[in-house]
Amino acid sequence: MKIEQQQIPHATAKRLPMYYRFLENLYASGKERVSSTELSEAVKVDSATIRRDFSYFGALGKKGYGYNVLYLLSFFRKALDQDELTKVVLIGVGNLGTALLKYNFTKNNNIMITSAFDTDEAMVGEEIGGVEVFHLDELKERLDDSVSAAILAVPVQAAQSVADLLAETNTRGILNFTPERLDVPDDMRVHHIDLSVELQSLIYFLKHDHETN
Ligand SMILES: NC(=O)c1ccc[n+]([C@@H]2O[C@H](COP(=O)([O-])OP(=O)(O)OC[C@H]3O[C@@H](n4cnc5c(N)ncnc54)[C@H](O)[C@@H]3O)[C@@H](O)[C@H]2O)c1
Repeated sequence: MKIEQQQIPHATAKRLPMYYRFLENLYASGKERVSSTELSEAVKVDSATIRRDFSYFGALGKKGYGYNVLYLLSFFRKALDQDELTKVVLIGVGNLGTALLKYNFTKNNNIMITSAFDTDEAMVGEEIGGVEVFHLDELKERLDDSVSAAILAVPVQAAQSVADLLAETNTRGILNFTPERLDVPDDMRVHHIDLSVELQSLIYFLKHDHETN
C-alpha cells in the first residue's frame, strides 16, 4: 500500500516518531501485538486519537487482538523514511550545539548530524561526538544534496544571516533553536523550537488540570 504523505494530517504526522519509537521498543522486547489502550497509556495520547491516526495507514486493529507490531512498524518506517539515513548539519557549536552533537540522535539510527559549522576559529577542526566542525565559510561547498536540514543554534543576532546563507544551498529545512523569526524563501520550511513556550504551555496545563480536578 502506498502512503500519501499529503493525506496525513499534520498533527498525526507529528505523532509518528513517538509511535515509531515506542513500537520499536515493544518489538525489541518480543511483543507481537499491542492494543490501542496499551499504546495510549504508554505514549499519553487518547486511544480514539490513536485509532484515528492509525486508520490513515490502513491499519485497523482487530477487536480483541489489537495491532500487529511488525505490521505497524513497516508502515511507519515507510512514512518516516526510516529506511533512509537522514543527514543534517548543525550550525553554531556553543552550549546548545555541543550538547546536540554529543547526543547526535543515538537512539535513532536513521538521523545523523554529519557536519557542524561555526565562525569561531578555535572550534574549527575540533571533533565533537565524532562530528567535525568546519568554518561557516565552507558551508556552501560542503552542503550537498544529501543533507536534508540544518539545525540552527547560533546567537540570535546571527540567525537571519545564516538562514540567508542556507537559502543559497540545496537544504530546504531549518530546525531553528534561536528566538529569531526567520525570513526565508517560500520553498524553505522552518520549524521553531522555543523551550520557554513549551514550558509555559506545560505550566498552563498543570494549572488548568489543577483547577479542574
Ligand atoms: N543554551 C540553551 O539551553 C538554549 C536553549 C534554547 C535555545 N537556545 C538558543 O540557541 C542559540 C545558541 O545558544 P547557546 O547557548 O548554545 O549559545 P553560545 O553562545 O554558547 O553558542 C553560539 C555558537 O554560535 C557560534 N556562532 C556565532 N555566530 C555564528 C555564525 N554566524 N555562524 C555560525 N556560528 C556562529 C559561536 O561561535 C558559538 O560557538 C541561541 O540563539 C539561544 O537563544 C539556547
